[in-house]
Amino acid sequence: MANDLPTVRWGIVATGMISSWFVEDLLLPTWPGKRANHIIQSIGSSSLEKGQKFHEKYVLPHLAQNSGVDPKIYPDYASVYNDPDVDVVYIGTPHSFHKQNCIDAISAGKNVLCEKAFTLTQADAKEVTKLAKEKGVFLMEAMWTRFYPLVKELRRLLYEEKAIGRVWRTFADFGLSYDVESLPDNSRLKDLSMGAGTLLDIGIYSLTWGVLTLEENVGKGEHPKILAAQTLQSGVETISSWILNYTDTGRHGILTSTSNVRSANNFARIEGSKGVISIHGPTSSPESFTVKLHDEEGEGKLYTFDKPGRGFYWEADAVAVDLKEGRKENETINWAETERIMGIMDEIRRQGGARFPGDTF
Ligand SMILES: NC(=O)C1=CN([C@@H]2O[C@H](COP(=O)(O)OP(=O)(O)OC[C@H]3O[C@@H](n4cnc5c(N)ncnc54)[C@H](OP(=O)(O)O)[C@@H]3O)[C@@H](O)[C@H]2O)C=CC1
Ligand SMILES: O=C1OC[C@@H](O)[C@H](O)[C@H]1O
Repeated sequence: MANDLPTVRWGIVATGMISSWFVEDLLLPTWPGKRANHIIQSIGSSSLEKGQKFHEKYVLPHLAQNSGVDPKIYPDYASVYNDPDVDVVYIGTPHSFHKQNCIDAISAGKNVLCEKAFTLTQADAKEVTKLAKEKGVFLMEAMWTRFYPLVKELRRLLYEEKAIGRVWRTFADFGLSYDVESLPDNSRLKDLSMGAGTLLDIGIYSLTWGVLTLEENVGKGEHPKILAAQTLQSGVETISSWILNYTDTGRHGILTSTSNVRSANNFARIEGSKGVISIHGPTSSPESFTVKLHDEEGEGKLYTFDKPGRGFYWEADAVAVDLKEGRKENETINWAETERIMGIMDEIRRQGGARFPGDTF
């Protein structure tokens, strides 16, 4: 690479949808605020044939963008963990496998970026972070939305400029429309042993918007009380609704997710004493928001953010910079924050009734 940016060599674990999205983004020529170079060094899959197909479709056409490196393809995940040329492992398996995949990668001494939801429960998350601490490796949950420049600007407006005055309430929704009962039994969206249900899959984004907009110092101040309800269809949770109740500031987050109804484009609304901010979807990857003050005429001011591809490169850049600077945790989503988010989702399920095999509550 003809630049001075740090370069990171990735080992990709699993060749499903999210791994393809991640790799496609990392092999884009550039993106706004690019801070690192990324090389797909190896790919691990449950079968060599699947790994080869993934390689042919997502890497081979972009070898020049991969610094000319033709990745190794392995018929298992362990070979990725043991590949000495891999700097960091990206885990793109369904939620229920994250814990074991992380444990295996960390035990082999590898740094890890693991997809959301990080694990099925807070207790599992704590086991993984404890091991990372013992082994002295970098570990981060891939909650990519937190790394969007849009989020930084939104939080600057809310808590530095105080653009809408005193923040009181956030409404945020993530709805997709699919019939869970008609999915194959082995779908990760239907199989409870894989953490099926909307909360860990997409509700986690509504929750993220709640904490990012209602907490001036995310994760470092008051922890909200939770009030939750859920709908189950054939045992799988298809609607989650919960309130984050911050008793010190009086703020409320009214947050929802569902697989029965697609969310509106204006998926989030943050209300303050002087105005309202509407964020325009999709919930996981928005490109704009509007600030509308109560005492101004018109539609308000639109803020737009350029985003080639999907926007996974920003979290990947953050990993590269942390690795270069020797950090083991990322400040945007550190281990305590991942554990806290898992704990809130435990509590929502405890109150709402959604259960996974092995739950102890
Ligand atoms: N950040 C984001 O925007 C997104 C994040 N995600 C997260 O990524 C994870 C994976 O989701 P997604 O890519 O949609 O899932 P897919 O079903 O598309 O892919 C999962 C992959 O995991 C591997 N795998 C290992 N064991 C199993 C198993 N028993 N059943 C199914 N797959 C298995 C397979 O890869 P192989 O055969 O190659 O080993 C499979 O292709 C989830 O945790 C999800 O929350 C998902 C979508 C978007
Ligand atoms: O993380 C996600 O975001 C986008 C959704 O389509 C997907 O189901 C989910 O896993």
